[in-house]
Amino acid sequence: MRKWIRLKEHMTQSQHNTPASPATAHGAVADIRSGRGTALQADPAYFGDWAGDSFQRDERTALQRVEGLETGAEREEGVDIEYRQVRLERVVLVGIWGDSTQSQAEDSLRELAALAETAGSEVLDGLIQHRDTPDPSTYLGKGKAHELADLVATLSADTVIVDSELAPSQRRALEDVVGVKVIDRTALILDIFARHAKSREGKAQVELAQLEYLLPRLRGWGESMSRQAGGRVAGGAGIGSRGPGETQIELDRRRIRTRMAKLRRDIAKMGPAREQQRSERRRTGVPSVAVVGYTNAGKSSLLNKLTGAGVLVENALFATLDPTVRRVKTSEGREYTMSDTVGFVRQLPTQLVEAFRSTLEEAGEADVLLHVVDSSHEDPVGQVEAVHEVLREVPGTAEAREIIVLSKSDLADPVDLAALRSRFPRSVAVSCLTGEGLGELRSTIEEALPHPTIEMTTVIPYTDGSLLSRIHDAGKLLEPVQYREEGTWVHALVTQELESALREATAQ
Ligand SMILES: Nc1nc2c(ncn2[C@@H]2O[C@H](COP(=O)(O)OP(=O)(O)OP(=O)(O)O)[C@@H](O)[C@H]2O)c(=O)[nH]1
Ligand SMILES: [Mg+2]
Repeated sequence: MRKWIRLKEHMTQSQHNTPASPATAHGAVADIRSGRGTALQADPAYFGDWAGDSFQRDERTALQRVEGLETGAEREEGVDIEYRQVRLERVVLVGIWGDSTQSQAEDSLRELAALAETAGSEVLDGLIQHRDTPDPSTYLGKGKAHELADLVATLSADTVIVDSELAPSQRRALEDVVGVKVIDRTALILDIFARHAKSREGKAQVELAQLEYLLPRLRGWGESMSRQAGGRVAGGAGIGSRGPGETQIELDRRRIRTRMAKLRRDIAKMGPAREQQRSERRRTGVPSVAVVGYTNAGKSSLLNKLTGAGVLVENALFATLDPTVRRVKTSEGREYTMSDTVGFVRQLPTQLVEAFRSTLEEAGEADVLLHVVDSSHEDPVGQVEAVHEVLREVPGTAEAREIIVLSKSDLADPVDLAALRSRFPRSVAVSCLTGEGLGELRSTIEEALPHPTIEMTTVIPYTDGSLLSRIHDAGKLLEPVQYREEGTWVHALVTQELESALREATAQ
């Protein structure tokens, strides 16, 4: 008989949270509509401030820190009644391993553990089973599902998280066997996104993705209900497998569709504002740098270091969901923008890929892609490939120049780091902690930015003073300016946009 493979590493410290999966369809709809994530996220372990202010962190964790809850001794001030509903989530992870190698499957499960921790769960154990295809009925084979049930009981776990997307019927069947709530990787990621989205657009996009995920799953709850009505005793059924009757489901479904249509309309309305900002940047010819990379690679830390922006840095996956754009100056005083983006992960739920396409489009417009790779990670090359795979889908990214940033060099093994540097020739190793490599990175970015190349001599009327500051920001003076009667005389290298603006201004 095939044996389980157990992950050797200890995978987590304990965290607290609310139930990650709704007990009924009703509850789920209410949760999503109230904008409440269904699992808590907290990062009490990280308090470093070297990467810049992390002012959002307090905000994000304000209602979530529950240290001392077990003893009741050290409850924080300001903790309100909501905490009474907080339940410690103790999870067991399971995955199956078919055509991949065992170590890939283990990595995937470790990543799932990190995701579960980010959602605030305590990971008790992780198991992978070798089988070619998932069992159509219970995902795991029947025997293994029963073994899992025993393990869950022994550990007093209250949730099983499966490392792939389950069909609604598989989820229910597995729940029936293990006797606790079962959620899949997709639901987990959606949950984290729901917690972390901050902007109105981000929230709307996540809600839309959650409803899209939920819609086909309402039927599952309904069927389970009729099964029970058909004489089965509810005894062994899991929490999530009961639900409202068919009529209620129809109502819910209609409500969800109406809500989704409204969200789509809202999102469509938000698009133009962003598009306008973007075309404004294009018009003024300010070059742009987009920071991309796998989740938790250190993107926000780097942005903070390079620009002094107070972007949330957290040892959690998907800490950043909303793009942040900052203005930076080169050593010569030319201006460019730098934007943070949402991190990537393998098997990103399709609903979310669609939802975040607009966010990624920001990366598609960039002149330079700063691709951050955690050089201390076990499989940095695999992460680079996963990011490239997603970027290939985003129009425009192929034209941008890419700089691979090997981050967290203070943690990496020097031998691994050297191997990575030779594997990725255009790469710079940096540490936000020690500051190593940041200077080199700055000059690499400056070299990669488009340079002003058009030489121009002109006199700018005093009424067009803003053009002069644009020359300072985006061009390069070749001689000191001269103040003449008709205006300011300049001899400079300028960009194409600037050249046409100057021609227009000086034509009249
Ligand atoms: N030791 C060390 N830790 C770092 C360094 N850079 C980032 N970190 C840590 O790595 C974790 C993730 O950093 P973030 O900057 O939030 O990563 P991110 O890529 O923006 O993550 P998401 O927004 O979640 O996708 C945090 O705990 C940081 O403190 C570094 O150079 N050295
Ligand atoms: Mg971030």
